[in-house]
Amino acid sequence: MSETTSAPSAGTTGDGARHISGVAIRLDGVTKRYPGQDHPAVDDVTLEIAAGDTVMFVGPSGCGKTTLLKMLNRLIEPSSGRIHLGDEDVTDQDADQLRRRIGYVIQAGGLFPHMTVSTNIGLVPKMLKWDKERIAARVDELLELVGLDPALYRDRYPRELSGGQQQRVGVARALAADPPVLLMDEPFGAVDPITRQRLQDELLRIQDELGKTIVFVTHDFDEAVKLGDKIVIFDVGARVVQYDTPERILAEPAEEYVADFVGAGATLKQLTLTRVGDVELKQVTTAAVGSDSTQAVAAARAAGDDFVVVLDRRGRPISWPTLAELGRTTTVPDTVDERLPVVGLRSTLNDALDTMLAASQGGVVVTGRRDGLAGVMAVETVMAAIQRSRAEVAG
Ligand SMILES: Nc1ncnc2c1ncn2[C@@H]1O[C@H](COP(=O)(O)OP(=O)(O)OP(=O)(O)O)[C@@H](O)[C@H]1O
Repeated sequence: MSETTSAPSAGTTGDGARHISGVAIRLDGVTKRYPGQDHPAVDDVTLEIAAGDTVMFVGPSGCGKTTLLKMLNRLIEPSSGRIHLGDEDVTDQDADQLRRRIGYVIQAGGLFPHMTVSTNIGLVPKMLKWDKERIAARVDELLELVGLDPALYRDRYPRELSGGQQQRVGVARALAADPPVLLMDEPFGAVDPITRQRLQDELLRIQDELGKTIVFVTHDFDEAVKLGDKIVIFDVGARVVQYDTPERILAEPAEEYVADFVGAGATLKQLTLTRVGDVELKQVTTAAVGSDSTQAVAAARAAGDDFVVVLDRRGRPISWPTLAELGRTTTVPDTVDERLPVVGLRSTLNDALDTMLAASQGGVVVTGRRDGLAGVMAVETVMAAIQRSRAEVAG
């Protein structure tokens, strides 16, 4: 049997101990042979994933990533080998039971079109025979968690949602019964780049809060670098070529194969490692919806700001009017600026630049916990930070 492949656990990032609700996953010599195939699709894979880690599966098409993922929740039966969740061997556990402990998110959300958002999200709790009130409360809590207003969305049908919103509901549904493990199979593959970036940011935020164990299949190496505590690079037969942190894979590809896969731009990809939260943000004047406009304008003038960030009743930024625009109102309006460029603290500098370009704006609003305002960042700050990291990479 092959040696156990594992990597040191993610530990904590920055501000102290992280809450972890996930459990470890251990694969022991797991193999899948499809009938009629000469070679196993997954050949004797031994792998350990630490509790609370987000581990990204990447590798060429057909190398067995999806097969391996689906063996974890037994949508595909392994031909041999053992699978453990925490201390428990679940290889022979009833597949339905198992799936209640493992959330599953696929491309385009995989929602049932004839069911409302709340029915979709409540499916597993209903199977678990929760009472109606508990399910309704859980649905609302999850919609909040994934950034959708329950009052607006709970009774809609999937066709009445954008691709990004469907994907959010897909994540909410997977989290419904609070499973310790989340499997994600190219969940953001079908949405446009800016929506994809927002969904990635949301996932990072949710994961900071929940600390699940997440296994995530992607074709996008930048996505793997951004989201992963670890990345597994597979070759044919799901052979583990390298299993390490994004930083180490970029800095020291284990084999020429990995270097090729990561691409010639590896040094530049280091830039995707720099997060918005690593850069000093500018603090600006804020005004609550419904407060006095004249006062807000005066405060901004005194601080030398030429715009004000308007916060809704929960402290979330919704617009950033100039002083001239605000001066034309008496109370601070509650109009949501749909084009407001927003990124999270865990977004990469590349994301921030993309968001500015997409909105044709010279800056972005940055949000932190529960979408509250963390500051703003000007395009000059991003460019300066990119130049600094470029100089560091060049040595
Ligand atoms: N149901 C099946 N029956 C027979 N062969 C299969 C079946 N599903 C997958 N395979 C084969 O198993 C191998 C691994 O497929 P798998 O879908 O796991 O790879 P993958 O790495 O996820 O690919 P992709 O990135 O293209 O989704 C491939 O050679 C594929 O053709």
